[in-house]
Amino acid sequence: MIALDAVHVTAWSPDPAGGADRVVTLLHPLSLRLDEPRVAVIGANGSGKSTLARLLNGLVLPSSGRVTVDGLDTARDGAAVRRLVGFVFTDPDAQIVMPTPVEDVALSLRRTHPDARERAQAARAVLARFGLAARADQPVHSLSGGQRQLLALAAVLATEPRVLVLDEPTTLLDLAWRAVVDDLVAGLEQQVVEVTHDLDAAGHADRVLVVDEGRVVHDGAPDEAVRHYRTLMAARASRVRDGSPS
Ligand SMILES: Nc1ncnc2c1ncn2[C@@H]1O[C@H](COP(=O)(O)OP(=O)(O)OP(=O)(O)O)[C@@H](O)[C@H]1O
Repeated sequence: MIALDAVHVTAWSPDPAGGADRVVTLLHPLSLRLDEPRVAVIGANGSGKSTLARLLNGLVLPSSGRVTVDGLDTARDGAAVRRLVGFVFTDPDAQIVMPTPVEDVALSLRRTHPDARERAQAARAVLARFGLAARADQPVHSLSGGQRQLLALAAVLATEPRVLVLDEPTTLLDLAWRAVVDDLVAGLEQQVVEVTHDLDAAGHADRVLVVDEGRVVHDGAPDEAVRHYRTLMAARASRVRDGSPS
């Protein structure tokens, strides 16, 4: 169970007018329990979705309040939380650190497989499960964007996290790769929290959070949440067209 209790996230930001840095709110105080198998988070650019996602594995820590996953506090038990909660970024290049797929997955397995030979074997087995066996020893930069996102997912799932948080995992992919990644995620046994601009993908979730200007403004079943989001975005588009502040 993921629990956010009175979580407030602020950051220091430069004053556009050139004055002293000021404190800005990224997420207004928020309490949530997330225990559905599939939770989607949708919202405008800059609304706070990534901040919310990053709170769940301690990449962002609350300025006040508490985030816990299965009772572990992201601020106090950071390493244990990161073992429990895998995180996949939009851009796989932000995540892949080794020159070849087999080395990258092996890096994820260093804690569970201390022996280097066994680790490499286990990494190859993971890559085979993700259809990347033939690419195991090729330079990562020779893989397509879709293959790199699959590799990023494989490296995270190799550690068998209990929860997977995905921050727009298909935004950079073509429709075919989107379908591959969506199907793969749909088949996972893990609890999945996915930030997405893909309203079809959000439509398959058990619960959808709509984030706007640092607040969860709607929380419910997909159809109603998507309708709420479309109304919000239509109003914002009109304001942009009229030249008023969005
Ligand atoms: N560390 C930080 N310091 C200052 N401002 C930040 C920081 N992190 C995020 N922000 C700002 O907070 C707001 C919310 O950012 P966030 O990345 O959570 O939005 P998002 O909904 O994920 O956006 P997108 O869909 O564009 O990825 C944005 O205006 C962003 O510029």
